[in-house]
Amino acid sequence: MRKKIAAGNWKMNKTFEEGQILLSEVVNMVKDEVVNPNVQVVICVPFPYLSTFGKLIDTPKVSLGAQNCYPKASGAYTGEVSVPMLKSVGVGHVIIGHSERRQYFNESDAFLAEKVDAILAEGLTPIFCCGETLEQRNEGIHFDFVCGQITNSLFHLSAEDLKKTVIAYEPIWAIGTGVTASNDQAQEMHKVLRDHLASKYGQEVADEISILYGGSVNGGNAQELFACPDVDGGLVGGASLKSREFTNIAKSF
Ligand SMILES: O=C(CO)COP(=O)(O)O
Repeated sequence: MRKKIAAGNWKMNKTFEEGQILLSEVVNMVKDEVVNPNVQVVICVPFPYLSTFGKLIDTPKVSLGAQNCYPKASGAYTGEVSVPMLKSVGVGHVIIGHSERRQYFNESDAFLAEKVDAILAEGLTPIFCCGETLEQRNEGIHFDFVCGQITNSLFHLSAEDLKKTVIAYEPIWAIGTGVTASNDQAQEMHKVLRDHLASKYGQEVADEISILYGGSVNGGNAQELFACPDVDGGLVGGASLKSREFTNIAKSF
């Protein structure tokens, strides 16, 4: 059975001290309260906090996540952070291809394919983000566009490696806007993506891939979204900055 995942993406928020408090609260709530045992909670914090914050996590229910990586293992790449570095401080999951990185840092599908390889080579789990703009949806090219992102960045993988990859569908128009995709819109896209994976890897492999939804997920809508058959959890931005709300989301399966 594929894993259910509640992942928080703090983005560029919280000071070190604020983050320590937030993470400790989430870890304690997840340990103390009833969270479905098939749910993996992932907290993706800013790079400078990873090393220290990893030590605050004392339960396998919570995994430490990074928000980006560079695909080379080491070398003269000033300002970048490699996957072996992330692994050495206890990171388990790495977000790549977030629309903010594609938009502000011009990250291409080909570059993201390199990042996926680098993450898998170290035995970490990539959370590969994809999603369309509102214009693309209005033009009716959203399915083709998002399937294309997956083809370009993931279809070089072996079935074994694909099974270790998590996909996060994040429609750009729903990120940080308060406008969530409807349950039907989320389910429809997730099914299209799973069918796309099945067309290359077969249904059995496609059925093992966790596909998360991201875009204005909150404590009020998570349960309905996660009840959709092809929605395996959420990648949560704003609501992951509040411990009570994020834990409630993790309990919405
Ligand atoms: O981009 C997101 C998570 O990666 C979603 O952000 P919001 O939950 O703030 O809409």
